[in-house]
Amino acid sequence: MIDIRAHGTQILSPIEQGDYTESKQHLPSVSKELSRLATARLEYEKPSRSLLPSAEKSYFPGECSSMNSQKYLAIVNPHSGKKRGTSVLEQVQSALLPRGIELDIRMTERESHARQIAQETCLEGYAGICAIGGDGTFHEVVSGIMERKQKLSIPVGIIPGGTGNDVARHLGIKGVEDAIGHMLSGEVQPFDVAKVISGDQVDYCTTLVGWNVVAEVNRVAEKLRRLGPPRYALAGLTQVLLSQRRSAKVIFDDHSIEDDFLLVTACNTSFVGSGMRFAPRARTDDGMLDVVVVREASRWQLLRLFRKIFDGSHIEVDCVEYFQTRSLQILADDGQPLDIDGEVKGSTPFSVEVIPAAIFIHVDNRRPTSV
Ligand SMILES: Nc1ncnc2c1ncn2[C@@H]1O[C@H](COP(=O)(O)OP(=O)(O)OP(=O)(O)O)[C@@H](O)[C@H]1O
Repeated sequence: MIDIRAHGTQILSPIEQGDYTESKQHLPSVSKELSRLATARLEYEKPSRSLLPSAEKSYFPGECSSMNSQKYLAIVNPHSGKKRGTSVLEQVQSALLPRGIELDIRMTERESHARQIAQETCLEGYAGICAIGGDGTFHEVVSGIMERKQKLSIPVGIIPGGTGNDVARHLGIKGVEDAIGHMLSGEVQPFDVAKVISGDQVDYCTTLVGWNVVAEVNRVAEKLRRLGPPRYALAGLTQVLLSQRRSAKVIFDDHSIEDDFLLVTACNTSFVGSGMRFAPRARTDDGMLDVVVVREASRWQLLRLFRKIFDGSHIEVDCVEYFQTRSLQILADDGQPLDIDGEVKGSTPFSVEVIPAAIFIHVDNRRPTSV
């Protein structure tokens, strides 16, 4: 566990000492080192780097690994992104078909259907899964994958067809065309998933698990759904002004804090809530969750924090603590709601733990990024 603020001396670079401005200058070398480590791990785990267009082998040993096919299972949410899922599918199909890549299309018909398809479909003969939709669709696809009996042996391509598309944004996937390019490269990268246990419920998280203010923001944002992505900003602003502290014991890998908190949010991706750079140092291939904690803050501090949330510089605000941990538990009064990947579900007390490299996704790190 790395407590970036409180134990800055453990770490050598200014990133871990909480100097965000200076950390930007050091970021390239740190991310270079991290990506070297990730690549080293990847090369150890996968025998082949290139799948498309000349797939011959499985990436990984495991279930359903006959991979001579150029067929992807496409799980498409026609409802996502103000119902643009179908037109995104057409764009993907017209780019892939001429390159000999066939899509076996499954349109989702209701909530949780993507999860069911990803969990139940036999993947024999598929070269990969292609998730077309927003973060909710990706959450469902990944949850279904995690519920399969055996570890997934094929990669997942992410086509951002939703409204917020925070996972794609985090990965530097700039749009549908760019996502197709990432898939066609055949390159894959590990992607961590977090397992959330609340009572007898098990769920999976790809972006964030939030408690207190963050769950309240989502609850209010859901009511404002027809406003599109600005609903999070609007809900965030109102909750900043109305928020209440709640007492809890927050347990990290190797220490705990018992106090009253405004928010505790564990992030897998750097972006959440339709473009808020809430956990600017988060990576999806480091086996860690980035936890943003606010115990106490004046309304003025909260407003300042809120203004800075979109570029990630809110972590400079005095009241913000930033930790990295593999696991997190929140022990609080029973029944306080959680936000898991943008949905209000689960409740306190709960625990969350990272499953490093739980899946592999199509991301080509050589493509230029613009986030
Ligand atoms: N056929 C369908 N009709 C109605 N809702 C559906 C259907 N298929 C899936 N859904 C639900 O649509 C919800 C929204 O999907 P998704 O999150 O992909 O799009 P979005 O909200 O536009 O994007 P983002 O989450 O990136 O902002 C999901 O929670 C999913 O359960």
